[in-house]
Amino acid sequence: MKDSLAIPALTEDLVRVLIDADTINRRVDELARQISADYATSGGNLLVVGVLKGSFIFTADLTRRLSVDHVVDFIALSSYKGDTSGNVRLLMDTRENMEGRNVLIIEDILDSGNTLDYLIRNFKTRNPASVKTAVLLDKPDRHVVPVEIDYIGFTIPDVWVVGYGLDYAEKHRTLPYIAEMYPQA
Ligand SMILES: O=P(O)(O)OC[C@H]1O[C@H](OP(=O)(O)OP(=O)(O)O)[C@H](O)[C@@H]1O
Ligand code: HPA
Ligand SMILES: [Mg+2]
Repeated sequence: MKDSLAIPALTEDLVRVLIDADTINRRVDELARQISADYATSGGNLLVVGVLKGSFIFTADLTRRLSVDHVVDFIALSSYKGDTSGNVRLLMDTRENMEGRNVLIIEDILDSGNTLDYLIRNFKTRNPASVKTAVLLDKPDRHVVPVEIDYIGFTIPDVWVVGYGLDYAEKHRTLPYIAEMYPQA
């Protein structure tokens, strides 16, 4: 039988592995420990909101390592890439009510900042006790909107990355590592 955990080889559209699966796992462990310690002293009632689709793997891995009580929910957004207006489309809202709860947004990547800026503003109108953010990857060279991030996994250069939830035209989301793509024509 094929080993479902084998690490897939790079395809010809990928330049290199930027962050391997072990390094991601170790960092997710560290983030989960830090987040658990912080929320253990902040009144409980933690609502974790993963942002679909990109954060589905990071959200699953991180929440399974949290040692504090929490509820998991999702929101689905789509940002208009290549559109400098910063428009973000809400495709599916959360099921949970945020009123009085400590909300932690889980994102795969902070690029222009438009998605997280939209989400933080939107969530703050719902009367939560607090809104914090955890982002696996940060691309500081690309920010156009300042966004405050509470937990960052890795800082990366200005290259298009795929894998561990991130895609290019829906490709490569389920790679276990983060890879750099060749720029597309
Ligand atoms: O900082 P920004 O420039 O807003 O970019 C980051 C966002 O863009 C990607 O999502 P996308 O809207 O492509 O949808 P997806 O998560 O379904 O892939 C990524 O998953 C982040 O959510
Ligand atoms: O580098 C990226 N990869 C995948 N999705 C993204 N959304 C913004 N930046 C990226
Ligand atoms: Mg996304």
